[in-house]
Amino acid sequence: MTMPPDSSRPVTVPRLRELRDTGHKLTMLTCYDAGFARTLDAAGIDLMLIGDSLGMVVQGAASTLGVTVTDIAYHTRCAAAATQRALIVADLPFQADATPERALDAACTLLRAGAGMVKLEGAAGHKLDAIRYLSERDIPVCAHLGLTPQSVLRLGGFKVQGRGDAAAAQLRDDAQAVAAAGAELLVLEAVPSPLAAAITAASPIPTIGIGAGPDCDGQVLVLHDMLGLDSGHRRPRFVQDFLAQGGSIAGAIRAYIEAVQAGRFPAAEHGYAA
Ligand SMILES: Nc1nc2c(c(=O)[nH]1)N[C@@H](CNc1ccc(C(=O)N[C@@H](CCC(=O)O)C(=O)O)cc1)CN2
Ligand SMILES: CC(C)(CO)C(=O)C(=O)O
Repeated sequence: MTMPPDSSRPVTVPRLRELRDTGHKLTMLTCYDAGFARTLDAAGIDLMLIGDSLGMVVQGAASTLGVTVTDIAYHTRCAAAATQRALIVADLPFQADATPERALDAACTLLRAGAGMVKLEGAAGHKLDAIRYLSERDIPVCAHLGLTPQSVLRLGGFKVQGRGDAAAAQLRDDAQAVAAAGAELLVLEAVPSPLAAAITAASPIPTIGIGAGPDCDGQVLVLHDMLGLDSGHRRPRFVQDFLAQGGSIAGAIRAYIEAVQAGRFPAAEHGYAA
């Protein structure tokens, strides 16, 4: 078994750094309901993300921008009802973090729904303020850098970020800034693998990659993607269908966890070149 020896102990925020320091790769998947939460938890997933990707894979929209705090709270409550061990991370949806006060209000709603941490995208000044405001008030924060899907209108699509010296340097600085502001965890999405490796090596907090190469401290995928469902848009190169090899939904989840922990996923072909 590749699960850590204390696999029944609930995953706490301080435990994330301990797990990283012992070389354990953190495993995360998105989750939106109780049925999948029970299966993910039983398989030993470390983190469940109630991601605003639910706007795309559950609600069928073309982006995550229409998702509300009420939506995330609903799915957080559904997933939390069937979760014993995994740490639940809930997304602050588009503009719920526009001011620190709004972010605190939304975060409290999500914590009441069962989350143990909230995630917010970006490192602009007001985002750093929100991270600081929440963490000073004992609300654990996961930052999210690189391709931040809530920036899709400004970016003009879901495009790889951090290419070129200036963009790479900015991303490195942002990673330091979110940790200094109090973030406890950092998701890196769609950035060149060597850049994610460098950011991870310099990061005081664990990194979780999606399209960020094999050298992050952990990995995340959207549940629907790793079960081979058609997401209605072009399949990103970081996606692998684990259902084929896993034989069942529970088997697919176990196959994903084992592949991440053994360093077999992601492979080179799932990453982006500099
Ligand atoms: N279902 C699904 N929906 C999602 C995400 C996911 O994870 N899966 N994650 C968020 C969107 N993120 C991406 C990231 C990358 C791509 C993508 O398609 N990238 C191109 C690269 C584009 C480029 O080269 O610049 C590729 O070929 O991999 C699409 C959505 C929100 N919605
Ligand atoms: C998994 C990830 C990082 C993809 O954008 C996410 O934030 C989500 O699902 O909402």
